[in-house]
Amino acid sequence: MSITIALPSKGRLREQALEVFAKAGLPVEEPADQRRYRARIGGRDDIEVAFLSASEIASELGQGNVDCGVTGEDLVRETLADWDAKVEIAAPLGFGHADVVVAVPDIWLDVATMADLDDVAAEFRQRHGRRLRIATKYWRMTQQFFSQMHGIQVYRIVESLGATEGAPAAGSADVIVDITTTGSTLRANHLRILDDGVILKSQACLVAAKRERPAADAALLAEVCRRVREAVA
Ligand SMILES: Nc1ncnc2c1ncn2[C@@H]1O[C@H](COP(=O)(O)OP(=O)(O)OP(=O)(O)O)[C@@H](O)[C@H]1O
Ligand SMILES: O=P(O)(O)OC[C@H]1O[C@H](OP(=O)(O)OP(=O)(O)O)[C@H](O)[C@@H]1O
Repeated sequence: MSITIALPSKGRLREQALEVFAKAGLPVEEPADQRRYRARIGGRDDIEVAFLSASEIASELGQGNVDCGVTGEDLVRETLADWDAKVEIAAPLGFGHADVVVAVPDIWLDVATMADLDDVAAEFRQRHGRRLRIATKYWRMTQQFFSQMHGIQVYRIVESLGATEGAPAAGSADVIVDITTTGSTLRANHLRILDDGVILKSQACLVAAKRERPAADAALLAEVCRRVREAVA
């Protein structure tokens, strides 16, 4: 019996995930070379650790290729269609806080809410000869928030894989959906979050794959989840 835990391969998410696992009595024996992407938990030959990128962790969990992992809730909701049928959030970990938000140019003085943005979107084609463009890498969450929650149907998503906040000034989009932590990138790009424009308050979570597994592995996974939960309580 054995289970695989996926941890972020770089940055603060990696460091803080390792701290939580150590505190949970599951110390990861870090490889001498950080570019080695496999590790073990000290004293345990039944748990394997795989270091992956945060977004890859979400997709590997969704496919059931790893048993549990640490990644941002934003990435779970964005990467996986029907995410809660495939994975379970076993524990919010209290770090990696980031809000997924709708932000508009500061100079749109009369646009404070999603309802205002709906009005803008409805008139946009008449005024500008094209649909309102939203720059984002969160197209799934954007569609859910705009279309399903706010009934806004007339817009176009412009996929952005980086420097999303620069898109309105560059003229490639009108508004954005992106993550923010301190707000400084939004401010630097003269963007403002709508009053009801917070789509998700995300943080790093321990996420478990929902899939059939031998009883011993299920018990082991439950133990890991319990220990991590206790460590962050
Ligand atoms: N200020 C922040 N900026 C970016 N990500 C943050 C921030 N705070 C928390 N996070 C979390 O980290 C995640 C991004 O991590 P990372 O950049 O390692 O992911 P990745 O997209 O898998 O990596 P890569 O960009 O190398 O493909 C975010 O989706 C979010 O959950
Ligand atoms: O509100 P702030 O504190 O300014 O943080 C927000 C910024 O941080 C992230 O970028 P980062 O360069 O960290 O990662 P990314 O390349 O994955 O977008 C995010 O995409 C924002 O651009």
